[in-house]
Amino acid sequence: MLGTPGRDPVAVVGPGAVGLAFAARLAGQGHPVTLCGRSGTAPVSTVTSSDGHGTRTVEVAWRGEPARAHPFRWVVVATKLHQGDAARAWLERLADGDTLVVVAQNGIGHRELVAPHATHRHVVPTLVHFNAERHGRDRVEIRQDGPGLVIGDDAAGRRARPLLERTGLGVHTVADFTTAAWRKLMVNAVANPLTALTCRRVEVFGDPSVRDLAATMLAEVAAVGRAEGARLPPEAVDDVLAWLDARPAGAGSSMLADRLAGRRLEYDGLLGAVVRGARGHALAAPVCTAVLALIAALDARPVA
Ligand SMILES: NC(=O)C1=CN([C@@H]2O[C@H](COP(=O)(O)OP(=O)(O)OC[C@H]3O[C@@H](n4cnc5c(N)ncnc54)[C@H](OP(=O)(O)O)[C@@H]3O)[C@@H](O)[C@H]2O)C=CC1
Ligand SMILES: CC(C)(CO)C(=O)C(=O)O
Repeated sequence: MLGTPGRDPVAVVGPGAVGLAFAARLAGQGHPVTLCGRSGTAPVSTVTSSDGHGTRTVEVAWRGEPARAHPFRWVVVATKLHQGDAARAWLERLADGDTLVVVAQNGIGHRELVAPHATHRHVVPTLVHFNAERHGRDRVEIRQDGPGLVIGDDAAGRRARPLLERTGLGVHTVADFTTAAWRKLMVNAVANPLTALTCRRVEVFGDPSVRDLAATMLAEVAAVGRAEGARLPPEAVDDVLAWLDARPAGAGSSMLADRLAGRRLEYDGLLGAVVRGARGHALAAPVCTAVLALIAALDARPVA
């Protein structure tokens, strides 16, 4: 049986921007946190986080090899979607029948990612609405301008809520997680590739032609979302554009950050999922399909 989180140890798989934010906040509340990182990389023993309230450094433990890991009651998975094999290799060792797995990722396939290592009852799909930017390997800057963490109103979500509240990031429970996930996917399937392709921050959506392109893509994404059961009214397109307009100056996207850092791009689980969904429902999504081809080509190998 899962109890209340107390000061239970927590394993964080994927010590990137989001993983470090969880680690910093939970270790700051007295939870022993173990970062589970890529093998062969230097261990991280402290995490320094800054936000609107100041800067704080906490101690964490490090594991670089799944083979040496043991089960934890709480696991937070914060790898990128294309790093699913890595997450599963860790879960094979970190998860047992009692483990609750918080999957803090963009996209819509949170449960599929962790199957078969955690059953439906033990998975908490979590939408991340704060912005985290990693500086070096052990520093993270947290910008909060949204609802924080969004989870579903189910048994696993209710069990995880006390732990997630300890992060101080804000936890919102929604009855209709499918719609919440597709609303977030509308942003990520459009804003992430268009900022990465243009190498411009969200101010790019002020250009009339880019705005038209974004609006067309958003309408295509919304149509697929509706076919998948999300309740997305026609105004959802304008809502997303208005949300982008309201981003603070200089806001970018995780995909733009990855392009600038020369890392792989997280496109397959975002725009790729939309295009696959469109095909599955026999819906036309020509503009999303074209942008997907460009972003996939960009990811394949940039000119040296
Ligand atoms: N950053 C943000 O503000 C937001 C991010 N998200 C979503 O959250 C998720 C995480 O994003 P983000 O934190 O930005 O991504 P990052 O790329 O910063 O972090 C991913 C982490 O996973 C690690 N990793 C890769 N392979 C392995 C492995 N084999 N074992 C263990 N760790 C591994 C990476 O290691 P290494 O450091 O060695 O590369 C990296 O630390 C994504 O789905 C993203 O879309 C959602 C909203 C906002
Ligand atoms: C919402 C947005 C675009 C900003 O953090 C995001 O989720 C990302 O960068 O991936």
